Parts: sequence; C-alpha cells; structure tokens
Amino acid sequence: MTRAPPATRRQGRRSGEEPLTEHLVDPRAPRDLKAFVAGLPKAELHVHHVGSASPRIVSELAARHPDSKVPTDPAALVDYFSFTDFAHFIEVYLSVVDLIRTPEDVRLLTYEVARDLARQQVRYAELTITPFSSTRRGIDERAFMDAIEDARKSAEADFGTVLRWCFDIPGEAGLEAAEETTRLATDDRLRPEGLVSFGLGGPEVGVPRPQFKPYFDRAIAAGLHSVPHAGETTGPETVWDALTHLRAERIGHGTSSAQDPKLLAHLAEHRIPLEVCPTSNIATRAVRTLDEHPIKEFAEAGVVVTINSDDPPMFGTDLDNEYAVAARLLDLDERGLAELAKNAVEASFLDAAGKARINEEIDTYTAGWLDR
Ligand SMILES: O=C(O)c1cccc(C(=O)CC[C@H]2O[C@@H](n3cnc4c(=O)[nH]cnc43)[C@H](O)[C@@H]2O)c1
Ligand SMILES: [Zn+2]
Repeated sequence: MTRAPPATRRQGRRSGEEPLTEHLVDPRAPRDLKAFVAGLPKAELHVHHVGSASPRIVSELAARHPDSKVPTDPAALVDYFSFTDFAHFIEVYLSVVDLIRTPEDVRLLTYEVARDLARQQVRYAELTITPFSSTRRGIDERAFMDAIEDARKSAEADFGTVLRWCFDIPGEAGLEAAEETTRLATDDRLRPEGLVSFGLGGPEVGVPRPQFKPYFDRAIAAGLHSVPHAGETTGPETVWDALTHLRAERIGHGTSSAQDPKLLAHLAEHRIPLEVCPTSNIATRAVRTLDEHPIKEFAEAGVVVTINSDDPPMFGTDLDNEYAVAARLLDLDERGLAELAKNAVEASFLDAAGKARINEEIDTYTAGWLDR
C-alpha cells in the first residue's frame, strides 16, 4: 500500500478541516507513473534562465563564439556538465553565461526554454534570471528587457505556457550586483511586465544573507515577492536569515532545514514552501545520494514541498524526471503526484483565476487517467 505523506497533500486546506484521507494505491496492476507525469499539467517555480539552455542551444552559441571553452559538441557537453563541487558548478555556469552576448541570444534562449517547458506540460513557470550578469557583460539593459518580454509573449501565444520572471542577485558579486539588480527590478522605466519576484543566487558560503536586506526591502516595497536561495550549501541558519532578514515567502532549496526541527516546524506552521530540486543537490554535491535527500523529512514534517529542476540540462534532468524522483523517494501514487503539482500551483505568484484553471486541469487529467 502506498501512501502520500501528509505534506505532499494539497496544502490549501484551511485549518480545522478534516485531514485528507491517505492516498492508497489501487490494487490493480501497477501503472506507469512516468507516463502519468509526462501528461500531468505542472507549474515550475525554481528554474534558471541560462541554466536551462538546452545542449543544442549551448552548442549553437558555443559555435558562434570560438573563443569560448564550452564544447560545441552536445555529446562533449555531458562531460563538461559534470561537477566536482558547487564552486565548479558556478564556474561552468558562468562559462555558459559568457555565451549569451546579444539581445537575440537572450530572445532565442528564452523562447527555446519555454518550448522545452511546454513539452513537459508546464503551464506556468517562474524563470530565474540574473540581469546583472548580462548587463555587466555588455548587453544593453533596455534591449535585454525587450528580448525577454518578446520571448515571453511569443511563448504564451505559441505554446500556451505562461512565464513570469524572478530577478536574482548573484550574491558572490556583492553589493554592486545587489544595487544593479534592485535598480533593474524597481525602475518603472525598465522593470519588465512579467517580473513577479526577487531572489538571491550563487554560492552561499562566505555570502551572508543579512547584507542584502536593504535591497530586498526595496524590491518588496516595489511589489515583488522574496524568494532567495538558502540552505543549499550552508546550514539552517542561512534559511533563518532568509526568513528574518529577507522576508522570504518561499525558500530556494532549503535543503539543510532538515537539520533543525524548529525550522521545519516554522516552515510547516507558516506554510513557507521549499523549492526542492533533488537532482541539482546531487549534481552540485550538496547532497551525497538521492536516498539521503531530506525531501521525505520535509514531507513528514508537514512542510509544503514543490518539485523543481533548477538547471535541467546541466544536471542531466528535466522536470518530469524530478517528479519521478519525488514519486520514488516519497512513495507516491498518481494522486500524490497530482497533489505535488498542486503544491507548486498554490505556492506560485500566479493570479487566483490562473491557479484555479491549472488546478482544474490537474484534477481533470488525473481523474481521466485513473478511470481509463
Ligand atoms: O555574473 C557575474 O559576473 C558573477 C560574478 C560572481 C558570481 C556570480 C555568480 O555566482 C552567478 C551564479 C548564478 O548561478 C545561478 N544559479 C543557478 N543554479 C543555482 C543554484 O542551484 N544555486 C545557486 N545559484 C544558482 C544564480 O541564479 C546566479 O545567476 C556571477
Ligand atoms: Zn537555483
């Protein structure tokens, strides 16, 4: 018998409601959960713009820029995208950032990322973009914003996938990057229509969160939601800092939260979702093996778990695979997977009508699958 642990049930229950009955696997023949996931409407909340460049796009851009050390052969990229530690991941990540040199590169990348998301039935995604990394490399800021907005509108029209932006500060680049990112995110003459949230990425070691409080205060005052990375490569104190100093509404990764029962209880009580990216944590060596990943502790503590792919081509994964990983680690059936998908919809910054639309699609799809 397979049960969906409490936290993977839809978290939208008002307090005092009867708890949902346990999801029991139908005694009929085991179903192909991967096929179910492939057709399941989904939302993705933690996925990076440059980190989502497909091998085809990366190799095409590398061929345009022979001075780059990034391989032009997609097969050679697989080895290039294997990391010895988190610092090595960032080094490789920045070598791909260096390939994005023109507004057309930005537009092509963004539109193709949306195509890949749509292929996985992603109806809505909040794509994390680091504008500082592109403007400091010479891309005009107005042209950058126009490129991502043009791709966003084209993708919605062509694929039906709704994209929104999270602008993040590359923390290791310091307060200069914080100031520039905040300016780009809050200047009404520049901020793109699709911008909904404000984040903090890059290495956490040696990059204390409290220093970024003034910048998050300005972003929140401008109506943006706070979604910093924390607890990915450092301890639970970084997650506490993100909550108390940066007023985080969601936490990117939050992996080390499992080391602090009080933090788990706080996240569960206040329904602060974790943007869990299982394979990312293995690829960057933040977690040793999937079986050691704390996602089950999160679920059993009642924390809102959302499933995400982070930098899928770099980690040799995609969102569908991350759902399959979650199904194995959380011992889920189709209903449990549908509830995970709804967790992401509920934790998103999409408007109520949009959430209702995707949730209804998830329910209709799941009912149809189970009744087939
Ligand atoms: O752009 C620069 O000039 C620059 C200078 C110093 C440091 C940096 C960065 O650290 C950029 C990091 C970059 O990585 C993105 N990212 C993607 N996946 C993850 C992740 O799992 N954890 C943390 N950061 C991640 C992040 O959005 C930054 O843009 C840049
Ligand atoms: Zn990330």
